[in-house]
Amino acid sequence: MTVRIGVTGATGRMGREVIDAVGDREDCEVVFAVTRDPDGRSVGGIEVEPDGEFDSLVVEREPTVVVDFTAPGSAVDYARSCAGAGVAFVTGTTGFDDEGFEALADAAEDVPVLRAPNFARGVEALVNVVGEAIGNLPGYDVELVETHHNDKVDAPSGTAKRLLSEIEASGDFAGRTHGREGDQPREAGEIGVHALRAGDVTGEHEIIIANNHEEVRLTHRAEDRGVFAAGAVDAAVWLAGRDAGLYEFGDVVAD
Ligand SMILES: NC(=O)C1=CN([C@@H]2O[C@H](COP(=O)(O)OP(=O)(O)OC[C@H]3O[C@@H](n4cnc5c(N)ncnc54)[C@H](OP(=O)(O)O)[C@@H]3O)[C@@H](O)[C@H]2O)C=CC1
Ligand SMILES: O=C(O)C1=N[C@H](C(=O)O)C[C@H](O)C1
Repeated sequence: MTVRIGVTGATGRMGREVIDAVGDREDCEVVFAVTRDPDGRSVGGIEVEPDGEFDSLVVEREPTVVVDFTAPGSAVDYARSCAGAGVAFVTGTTGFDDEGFEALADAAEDVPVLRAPNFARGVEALVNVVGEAIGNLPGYDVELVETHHNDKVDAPSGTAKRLLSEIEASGDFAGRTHGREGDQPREAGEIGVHALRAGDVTGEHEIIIANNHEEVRLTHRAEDRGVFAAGAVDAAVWLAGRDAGLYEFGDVVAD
């Protein structure tokens, strides 16, 4: 059965990639595309409609899944609407606060919701190996550096936060230090976190684990945004027809 996909943030960097990625597949189709201010634009031959029409489009076009890459506030609004309409929801949006995460969990009581800060399969692999590396190197200094394009709103990235949780769960650390300035020598057990913003960098994450004699660097570099879109569409197709609940991209990759 063809999975019917509604796309939010359709004119954004990721929304456009998602529409392209769906167009390359036979098992799904875009049934509507919305954004905050469409201004008569179309993407991949699909007319983009104002997101004020979201609720009525969900009723009229009967999507199986909505795929969202927008902003935390709008993502929560779309998730609530999907929960009310019985439509599955995939979001790659980052920058949620605790309230936002709770709202997604609430929606997941009624419909399947899949949230992932990064839909690249390589990042999923990195998340799986970083804990093991940290566990094998107790007492080593750990620094995380992420680099993104100059329009990125949130810092550190959602992926960086996911990696930091994994690192913290795998070793004994004193806390995170976000950047350094002035007289600020490294404290024992701190994790340095550095968010770089420059040009149109798609997304790079590097974990440096070092002592005075050796250094390990674990790096993921996304070459283009198509890799995120492909993962998000895989997730949407995988989520269609599942039970209500909160899912992760790792569930898709492991299946
Ligand atoms: N999970 C993953 O793999 C990835 C996640 N991301 C995340 O996805 C999100 C979007 O990134 P990106 O596509 O680069 O961003 P863009 O700024 O390029 O696009 C955002 C889109 O969302 C819309 N939008 C923004 N704010 C609102 C709002 N308040 N209400 C309704 N629509 C809104 C914009 O509409 P308009 O232009 O009409 O205002 C635009 O269409 C970010 O949180 C980013 O971190 C990004 C890449 C990969
Ligand atoms: O905003 C982006 O571009 C990206 N955001 C995600 C994040 O915050 O981790 C994923 C990816 O690195 C690109």
